[in-house]
Amino acid sequence: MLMDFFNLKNADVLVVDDQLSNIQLMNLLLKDHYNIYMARSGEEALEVVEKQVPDIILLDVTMPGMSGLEVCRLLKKKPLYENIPVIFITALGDTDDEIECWKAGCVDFVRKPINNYTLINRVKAHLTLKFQSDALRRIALTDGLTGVGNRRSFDLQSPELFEMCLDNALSCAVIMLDIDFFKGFNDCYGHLAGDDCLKLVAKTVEQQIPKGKGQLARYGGEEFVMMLTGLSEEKIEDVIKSILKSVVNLKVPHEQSLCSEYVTVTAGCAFVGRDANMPLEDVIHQADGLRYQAKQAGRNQFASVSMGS
Ligand SMILES: Nc1nc2c(ncn2[C@@H]2O[C@H](COP(=O)(O)OP(=O)(O)OP(=O)(O)O)[C@@H](O)[C@H]2O)c(=O)[nH]1
Repeated sequence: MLMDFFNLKNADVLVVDDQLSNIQLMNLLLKDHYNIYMARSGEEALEVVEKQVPDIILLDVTMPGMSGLEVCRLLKKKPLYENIPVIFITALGDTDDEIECWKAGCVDFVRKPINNYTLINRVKAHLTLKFQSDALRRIALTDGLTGVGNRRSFDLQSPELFEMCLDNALSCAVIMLDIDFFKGFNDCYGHLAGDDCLKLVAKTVEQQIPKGKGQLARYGGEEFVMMLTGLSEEKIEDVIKSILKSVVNLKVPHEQSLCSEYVTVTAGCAFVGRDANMPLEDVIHQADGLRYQAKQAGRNQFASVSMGS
């Protein structure tokens, strides 16, 4: 039942072992159920993971060069990979070896020589758990109405992203925006039409964000926020201009608006240069204040400031 619900057939399983015969056996047992990727060393395993993040890794402990324990420890340190379950496939059996495996961050073991039935069922059980926790994480971080990130996702991810920018001398910007005269829109067209408008605006704004440079989140009500990273101040202004333009171009009628016949948005942007050093709260506060300035200046526009070099 759960197998069908989560469609485990699409799961990507990485099998890592220096012995070809072990890889062949695991491939034979699992290939009809999942997509199998293979690696013959720890180094090769890391290369495969970088190209195609697997849903689970079956990892030999003892290999020449980088051991399975080292591979597992490295993966668990990286946010992108820390949630990949690792099952050690091992002939080692004493208590200290087992403790080292748990400490490295594995979720389970399968002993060599491999019991076929145990391998198949352990993989199925851990894939099901992985898919369930992925689904829960997605739900917990997604805004139910618009499908973009929710406030929790921004609050959780932005400090990490901001720190990464400061550490790597990358520029970033926080942009706050909201829909103009949205109370009037609801009053005029009804709450359900308001919901549709929020969905449409969120989708349109999201489409203007350059790929891999940031994510949109609903900050609350009709307010949205995004943190864009690694873009010049000029490029960020281009993105904001295209957001304003694309929303107007939706041509959603808004009789109650005092600034346009259509739905519009207003934005505030705080740009943080590569050598800047200030708390994220200050940056968010600046972006929010600038949004109010842009509102005062007539709406359907943005105001921005540069907070560092
Ligand atoms: N339809 C709908 N309306 C919402 C939702 N969340 C918040 N709102 C409405 O958004 C409106 C926000 O109103 P205000 O904060 O006064 O802002 P505004 O009317 O856009 O005024 P300005 O921001 O000054 O242009 C309120 O009427 C809320 O009820 C939602 O999920 N769906």
